[in-house]
Amino acid sequence: MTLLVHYHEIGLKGKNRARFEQILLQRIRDALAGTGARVSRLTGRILVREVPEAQLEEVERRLERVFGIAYFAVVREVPIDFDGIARVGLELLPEDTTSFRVSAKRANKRLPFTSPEAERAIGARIVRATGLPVRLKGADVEVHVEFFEEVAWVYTSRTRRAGPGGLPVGASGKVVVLLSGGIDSPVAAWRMMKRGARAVFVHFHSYPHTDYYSAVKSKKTVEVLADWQGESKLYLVPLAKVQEEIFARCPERYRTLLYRRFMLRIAEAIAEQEDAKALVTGDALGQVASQTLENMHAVGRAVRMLVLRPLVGMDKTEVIEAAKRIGTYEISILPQQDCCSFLEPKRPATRSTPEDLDRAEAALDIPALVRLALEGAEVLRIPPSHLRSAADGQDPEAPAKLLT
Ligand SMILES: Nc1ncnc2c1ncn2[C@@H]1O[C@H](COP(=O)(O)OP(=O)(O)OP(=O)(O)O)[C@@H](O)[C@H]1O
Repeated sequence: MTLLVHYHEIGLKGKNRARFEQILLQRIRDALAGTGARVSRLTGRILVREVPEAQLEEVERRLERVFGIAYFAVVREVPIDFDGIARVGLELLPEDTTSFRVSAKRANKRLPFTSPEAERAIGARIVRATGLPVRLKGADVEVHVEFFEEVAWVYTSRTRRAGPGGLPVGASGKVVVLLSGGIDSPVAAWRMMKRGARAVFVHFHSYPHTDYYSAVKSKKTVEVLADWQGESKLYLVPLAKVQEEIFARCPERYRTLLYRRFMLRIAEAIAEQEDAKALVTGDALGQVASQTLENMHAVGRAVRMLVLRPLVGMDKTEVIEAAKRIGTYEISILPQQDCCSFLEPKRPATRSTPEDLDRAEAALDIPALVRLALEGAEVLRIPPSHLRSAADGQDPEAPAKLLT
């Protein structure tokens, strides 16, 4: 079977466009690895050929998760001949069709007819055979005909499926995402991935002060996100020592904010190693005490790198909806002991300044603590689900084993 993949070309010009197409082609090839499908580029489209029928559902499931794809459909290849095209259109029309229209596009502009002429000629043949009414606006079924060099591709609106849109992962460089195990940060990661950024994940745990389950959850979350961006890297970083020092040497009310500052600093060091250009968090304005404008600013000043907060203007209900669509919600709501709950201050500061936090952490050897955390980090490479069982040397339960 053959599928025709469409992407939005708006805003893609010159060199950018060729790069976008190349990255998208590669992302589709990676996503369809092992299905037997062959992927090639046409003018303004991507063609997926030789999809075994038994694999169609799986191929469609994977294409729905490739950023950059606007929509796709199983198509029938027909020689350029109106009678033949109309016959295929008829075969493809579902039995319960109440009205239809033909929509034609020509990639080959040398054809001896215009798109409206083709639409009328094919439409008239379908009307003659079925008696169905044509509705140019609000048709029950649209018969799409796309003319290429020697052939036409035919499909209907009923079998067209939406892709996630956006830009293919890799088109916008790399970011480091601070992944907490909560609902928000996976959604923040997904939004960055949708804009073409490859996400490298960092999770902080307080083991042995809390259990290791938050790390297991973060791994399970990355497994879901790997289906959207391909193989993903997850750093599991111990924060316990940093927290002990903050507990012993810093004022209680700033504790959570100082934990956050260290998370950003450690993530920044990882970003430098990874050649990532920004840090991403799941902060939303006003959600918890640490997420006031003042506190976000005071925490963010600990690093020089750009800190992006793609959810900052979203409501919790919108984030929950998004998490459900992405597939991370069910994992995020599993109970866990968050590292920030370790010795949480009774009355946390809601309006701190960068100077308050600088003073609060003055007694700490910051570079040494960052180094120590980095030395204790474990790095996991998490393939998408279809490659997981075949992954070399991967033990999917590795973090779970650490629990025992
Ligand atoms: N243990 C952690 N490991 C990595 N990042 C973290 C951790 N805890 C918090 N963060 C980062 O800080 C952000 C704010 O965390 P916080 O727990 O205050 O808010 P939240 O709204 O509950 O976010 P989330 O739902 O992502 O946990 C998170 O979205 C995440 O980016």
